[in-house]
Amino acid sequence: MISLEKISFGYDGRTTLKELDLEVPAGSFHFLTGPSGAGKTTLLKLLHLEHRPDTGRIGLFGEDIQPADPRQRTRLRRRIGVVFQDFRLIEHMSVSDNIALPLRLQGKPMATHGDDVIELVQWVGLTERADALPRTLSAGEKQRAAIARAVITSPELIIADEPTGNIDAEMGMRILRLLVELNRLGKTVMVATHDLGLIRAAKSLVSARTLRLSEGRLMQAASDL
Ligand SMILES: Nc1ncnc2c1ncn2[C@@H]1O[C@H](COP(=O)(O)OP(=O)(O)OP(=O)(O)O)[C@@H](O)[C@H]1O
Repeated sequence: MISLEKISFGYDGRTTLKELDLEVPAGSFHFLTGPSGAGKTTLLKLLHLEHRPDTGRIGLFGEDIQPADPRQRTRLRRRIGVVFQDFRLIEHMSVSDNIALPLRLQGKPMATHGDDVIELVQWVGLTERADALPRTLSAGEKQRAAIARAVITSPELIIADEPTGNIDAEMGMRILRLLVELNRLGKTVMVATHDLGLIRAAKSLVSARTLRLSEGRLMQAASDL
């Protein structure tokens, strides 16, 4: 599903990621941990094809990424559901329209007010806020809307950066169960988090691998996490 070979990347001449190698099989569940500033978000952005590596090779969905081909990038990104820390909700669209947007981009406008959207809005506890604009939402509500939007099309790969960072423990477990359920349906899931409680809770539900990013390098996290 994901294959990184000797990926290096840095901002402004500083090296953030150093010659990373990673194989993520289809249908797996991975957590990514590591100290603040270690490069977790940077790595997820590389996987979402938002950054080009300085050196190395990225394979995604069995395709070699061609940095010079924007059409390939757009096509492959449509197969990924992402939740980034800045949420990236469209400000002039309601919560439910934001959540339904990926369906529209897939050419399914009729589905945007269908049962799937209503059910997912309910699952993330936003039924009362379905018609609200993003700027009127709390950070946790924005995060839940972003999660719902990331999974509405049931994408093959789900990438989430601190998806439970702004929400309470009970809602965090709900989101975790949603990701586990999608993984059971065969989706590949990669979650960056500082929340060791979330990782421990996940391990009773799913066979997840935990990677730790530190000083630009990736390693397997201690098994007693
Ligand atoms: N756009 C940017 N321009 C310059 N430096 C950046 C940029 N984005 C991130 N960095 C730097 O790259 C390093 C890695 O940042 P990144 O956000 O990937 O870390 P992180 O592990 O996700 O951190 P956190 O856990 O705090 O979210 C940090 O030193 C950060 O300051």
